[in-house]
Amino acid sequence: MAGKVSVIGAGAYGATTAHRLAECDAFDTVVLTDVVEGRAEGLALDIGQCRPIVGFETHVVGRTTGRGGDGYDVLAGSDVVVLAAGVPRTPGMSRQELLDTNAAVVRDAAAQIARHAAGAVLIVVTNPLDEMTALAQRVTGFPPSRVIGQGGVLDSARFSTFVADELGVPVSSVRTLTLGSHGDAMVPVPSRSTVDGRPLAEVVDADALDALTERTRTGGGEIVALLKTGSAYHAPSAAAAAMARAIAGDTGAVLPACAWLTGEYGIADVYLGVPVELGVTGVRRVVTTPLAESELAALTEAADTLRERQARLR
Ligand SMILES: NC(=O)c1ccc[n+]([C@@H]2O[C@H](COP(=O)([O-])OP(=O)(O)OC[C@H]3O[C@@H](n4cnc5c(N)ncnc54)[C@H](O)[C@@H]3O)[C@@H](O)[C@H]2O)c1
Repeated sequence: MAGKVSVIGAGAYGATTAHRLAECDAFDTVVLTDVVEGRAEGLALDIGQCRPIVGFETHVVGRTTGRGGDGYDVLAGSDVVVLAAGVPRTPGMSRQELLDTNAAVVRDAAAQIARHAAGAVLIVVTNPLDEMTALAQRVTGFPPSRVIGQGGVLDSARFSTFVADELGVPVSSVRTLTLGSHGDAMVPVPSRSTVDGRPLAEVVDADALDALTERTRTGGGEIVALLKTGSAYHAPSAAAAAMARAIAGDTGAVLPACAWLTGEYGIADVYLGVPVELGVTGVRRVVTTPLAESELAALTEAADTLRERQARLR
């Protein structure tokens, strides 16, 4: 695998993602950008200086970008762009405040991505995720298959971790799935979740299962409340890096992600968390998996909520 991946936003999420992508030696070049003068350049130097210690060759480039567009030419030739610019949620911040602030950032960055990296696959991570992914697709004008949000890989990882910890089994024994939104309309899917191949409902009782799914839904908030400033970035960056690698390597990995639906699950015209097969063109296809009736109903309800929220951003 070779090529170029660019990460916009050198905050906690973006810088950690760039670091992971550099260390895996899967790309020739990792670019990191930020609006704060010098931040991206400084972090790129720091990440690059890990090379002799950790043993990787990726070329790491940092660039300060201005809102007027200066510096964005560094994105040229990117195979994958990760959009991680924008503020994280803080305790007490309303959903609307987060949305208003980050929509302006995403509009600005997406216009620059369209201009300088018109052939890239775009992975959006900025919150509120589902709306920011829909907005980035509209502003770039990219085909929806080339604009994907990162939510489900992280949410499923949290679900798997909680199940493994509850049962005292290795995380490698656990397979879980979450669909819907990366947020309040998340739909954990116990019917497609297993421990050593056994359905989750057979190995935990109903109360424990409810507690596990509820903790998964609120997993991001649990960390925000503990940190007090900022939000999670270790597991989130692992998730974005896994998606970038699947895309650049054209692996066909099936991962849950925020993708555009055109009738799958009986749902259309909305960005929603579903399993997708990833390759160099972005989403090769949305993967449909059998769901329990209640899970499908919850997914349909989540789609209705998100469709309305995404339409409001027009
Ligand atoms: N999708 C997910 O699973 C998930 C998980 C965690 C965090 N997030 C989201 O990711 C985003 C970033 O989080 P973080 O922890 O890195 O925040 P952070 O505050 O540490 O970093 C944000 C960075 O964005 C930069 N920035 C702001 N406007 C910019 C612009 N126009 N162009 C380029 N850079 C710009 C800031 O200077 C800062 O360096 C937040 O919206 C957060 O909610 C998403």
